[in-house]
Amino acid sequence: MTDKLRYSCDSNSSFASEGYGSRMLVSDDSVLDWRDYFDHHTFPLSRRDPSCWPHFPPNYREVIAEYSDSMKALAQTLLSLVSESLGLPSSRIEEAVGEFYQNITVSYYPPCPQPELTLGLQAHSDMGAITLLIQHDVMGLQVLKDGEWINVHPLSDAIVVLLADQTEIITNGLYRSAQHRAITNASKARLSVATFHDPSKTTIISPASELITESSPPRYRQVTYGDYVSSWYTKGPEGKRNIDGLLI
Ligand SMILES: O=C(O)CCC(=O)C(=O)O
Ligand SMILES: [Fe+2]
Repeated sequence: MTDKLRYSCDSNSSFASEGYGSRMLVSDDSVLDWRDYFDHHTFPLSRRDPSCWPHFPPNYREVIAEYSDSMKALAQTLLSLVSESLGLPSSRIEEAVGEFYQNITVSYYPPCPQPELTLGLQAHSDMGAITLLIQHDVMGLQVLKDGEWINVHPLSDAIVVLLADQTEIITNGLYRSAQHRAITNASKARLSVATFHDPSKTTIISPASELITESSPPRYRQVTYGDYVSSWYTKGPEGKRNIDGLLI
């Protein structure tokens, strides 16, 4: 507990801040998630301050820094493949996102005596561009497909790729952000590590002009990413309500 307080998030901040936390939303009437988390700010390097991260196990800070670098490279590769698949220059989506703001969130879901009463994490789509997630061997992640929640079974050495809302906007809906949630488990604790890649708060995101034609008009209004994040934190996740609010 002492160490959790030592590295705790700034509870006065209305945005996700670095360190330990146990709720996703700040307003008092919000539904609470059955989850504790630790958030690391890892990119740009000016935000990376390993002294804010736990000092144990002894190589923890080096492992996080190395993992952050590898996930950034993987996110770049995946976004370039998405660009190419749409006939765009490979750097197109990454350029639209701009310099990555990367956060690594380690989530811990304790066993929940009555799993039917709550969720580990409410249904949402991630706000940024792309999320890379690893989970240990307890099932909990579900994605919504054709109106049904599908279990994403943990596979050792697998990285789950979740496209997020800004990629949906940039691709004008040709790629959709994944709606997902985490359920709880009555007897076992679960761990996951999500690495988010987001635009800066001042970046303006809009559908790529190359994808707009008379027969395929823009489907989303342009948005400043910081405004998108503020609206997400004000309204709460509730599935894809935030991106649906930008639909033309
Ligand atoms: O724990 C998980 O599997 C999901 C985590 C997640 O979706 C998030 O942190 O945004
Ligand atoms: Fe998520």
